[in-house]
Amino acid sequence: MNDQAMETLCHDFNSAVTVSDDNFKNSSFCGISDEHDHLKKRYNEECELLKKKYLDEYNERKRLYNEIIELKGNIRVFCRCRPLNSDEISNGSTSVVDFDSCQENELQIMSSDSSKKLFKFDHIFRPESNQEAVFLQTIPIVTSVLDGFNVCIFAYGQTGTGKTFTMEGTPENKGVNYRTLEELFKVSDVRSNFMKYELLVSMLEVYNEKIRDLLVENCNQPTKKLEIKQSAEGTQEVPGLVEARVYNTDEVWELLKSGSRARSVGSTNANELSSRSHCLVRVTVLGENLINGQRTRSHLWLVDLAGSERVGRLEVEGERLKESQFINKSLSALGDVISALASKTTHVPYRNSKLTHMLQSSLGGDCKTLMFVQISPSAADLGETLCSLNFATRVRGVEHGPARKQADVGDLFKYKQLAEKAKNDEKEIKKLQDSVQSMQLRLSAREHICRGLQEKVRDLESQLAEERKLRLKQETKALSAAASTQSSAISSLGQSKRRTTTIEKKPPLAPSSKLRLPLRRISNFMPSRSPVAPTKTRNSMIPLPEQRDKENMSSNTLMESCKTKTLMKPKRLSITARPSAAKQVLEPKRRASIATFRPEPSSSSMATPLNRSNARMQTERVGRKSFVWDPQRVWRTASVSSPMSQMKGGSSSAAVVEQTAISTRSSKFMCSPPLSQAGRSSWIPKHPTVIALQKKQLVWSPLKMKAMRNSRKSIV
Ligand SMILES: Nc1ncnc2c1ncn2[C@@H]1O[C@H](COP(=O)(O)OP(=O)(O)OP(=O)(O)O)[C@@H](O)[C@H]1O
Repeated sequence: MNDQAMETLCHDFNSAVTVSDDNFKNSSFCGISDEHDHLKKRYNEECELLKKKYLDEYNERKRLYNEIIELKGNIRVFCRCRPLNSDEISNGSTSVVDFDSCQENELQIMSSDSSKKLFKFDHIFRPESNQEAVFLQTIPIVTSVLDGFNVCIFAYGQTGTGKTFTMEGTPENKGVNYRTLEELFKVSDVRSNFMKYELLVSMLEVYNEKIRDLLVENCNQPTKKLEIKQSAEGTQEVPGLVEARVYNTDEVWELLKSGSRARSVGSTNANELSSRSHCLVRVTVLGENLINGQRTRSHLWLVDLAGSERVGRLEVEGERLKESQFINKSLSALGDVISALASKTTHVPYRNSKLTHMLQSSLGGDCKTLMFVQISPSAADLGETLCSLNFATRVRGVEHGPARKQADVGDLFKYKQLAEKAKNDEKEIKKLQDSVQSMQLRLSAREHICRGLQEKVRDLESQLAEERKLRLKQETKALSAAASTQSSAISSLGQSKRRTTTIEKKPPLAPSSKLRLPLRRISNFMPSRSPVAPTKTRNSMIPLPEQRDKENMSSNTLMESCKTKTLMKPKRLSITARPSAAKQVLEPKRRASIATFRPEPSSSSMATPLNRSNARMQTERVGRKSFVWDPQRVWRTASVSSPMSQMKGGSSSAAVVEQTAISTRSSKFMCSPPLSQAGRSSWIPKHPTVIALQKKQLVWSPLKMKAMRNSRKSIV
């Protein structure tokens, strides 16, 4: 009785009581107190009894109801009793099983002492039950595998009780194995519109705690050793086990026949062809829902266990004894597992035997299990029968959790791996993005610095340009001043003609001379002190006649080269004026450097400010002069007449013009004239040479500094 039924019952009871009370109040006995009290008391007592009766009934029904719920668990136990065989009938054996005096799912065993034992199972198959009737009860469980559930059906019992008959059957009475696959094909055909199934069949035996593949083609060859491995998904797998894809029932029958032929059988006194091993058929069902794409991968185990007979009773020895010991050991392990599952202990000893280890995921947990307990009706097997029934009762007491559909873990595992990979990739991408961001930041910082530096460069360039402009202005000023002095110098030339002017050719510097600094641009600023110490004395600057010849020779050679290469380049003359031979010792030599410019443009194509200045100066046809500084701060006129023919012809002139070959490195100055042009030691310029007469120092150059130093030394 459920709660609702009980509530209804109580409601009826209360209403009945209420009605009784009203009747009592309206009764004719009202007013007769003694009798009234007596009746009331009796009435209350009756009510209490009734209440108690109803409550007891309610509690009993509730208990039964809960028991029925338990029976609807995931472990079912079917009991099948074989008929008495011809030997037993001939021996006059009677059946100890009473089916008539008990309910449909109850089994009563009569002991020799006339005591009765009642066993309850989910279904009881009488000896006359045929294979079809048995399988009919099995179908709901079997087809669960197509819904994605793991299913295990195993037959347990004493040897010769019909385990193999139930599972394998005979060609005329096919057993559960064949019928199961037949049913699976039928159902998969029915569901073919929305489900696609693949059926794979494996067949193996556990013989003496060794796993043997029964579907290996040549069974005569030594079979490879198979081991149970736990897969990544937590299920038990046997790597290397043959999985035969089956498409129809004919294939299945052939496969099962070949497998059972390979099975280890032996003869015992209980069974002529006794199975000496546990035979396991595994049907793997791969399902795919064509509507939602959901995939399932489930297993159906069909197990024909070896006989659970006692060793002593069978009177076996040798190999048979060893086989029986292994069989009993593994069945004992199965019993331990069942006990552990029934008592809900934390540790279930699945690994105590190969059998339990292999069936781990199909005995406990979220699978559907069906056990056939096979019994013999013979009184001679009573003890074994009771043992089997007790074991079956324990199995039935095991409480499983709800069965769970098995998704295709292979796919799930793949998806899981992909998800993990995607996660890792995401992390990697994030790392790379971070590094790119930091690099971008660094780049922008460097760009900022670069921009700052570029701005600085621009500022400096503008400063430089301004400075150049200023210098050019100063140079122009200086040159104009020099030009003004030229006129005065020319006027004083007549006077200086009276004096003997000796023009000495200044010895040309060797082109490779390192002592002479390159000419710098004329500047009003004091040049920095040259790092090269002046080694030349005044005397060295005035060469001896022999030396002079030599130097002139080298000068001439230089001129020759200049003729061909730098004919049109500016040339420079250094002119030293000596007032008189007598005063030569006392008075410093006056010297003038004269540079003339040709109108042709410089060969240098570089548009440097210096070149531009040159070009401007060439256009203006302005000469350039250098002067010797008088230590007494008296600027004496170094008179050099132009044209040079006058200088040459005027041997009486005191002025000595030193012709110096200026390094061709300086484009501002013209090199010494070509030898061929002169054809002699002295050079006569084509263009008029300007004599620089200047009292005020305007322009500084390293040459001037040197000249100044030299003049000082000569004075000293
Ligand atoms: N329900 C049944 N109806 C008719 N014959 C049966 C039935 N059960 C068993 N038998 C017969 O009993 C004999 C023994 O059966 P079976 O070999 O299946 O027993 P078993 O339990 O598998 O024994 P073992 O454990 O030694 O292998 C067979 O000849 C079989 O045909």
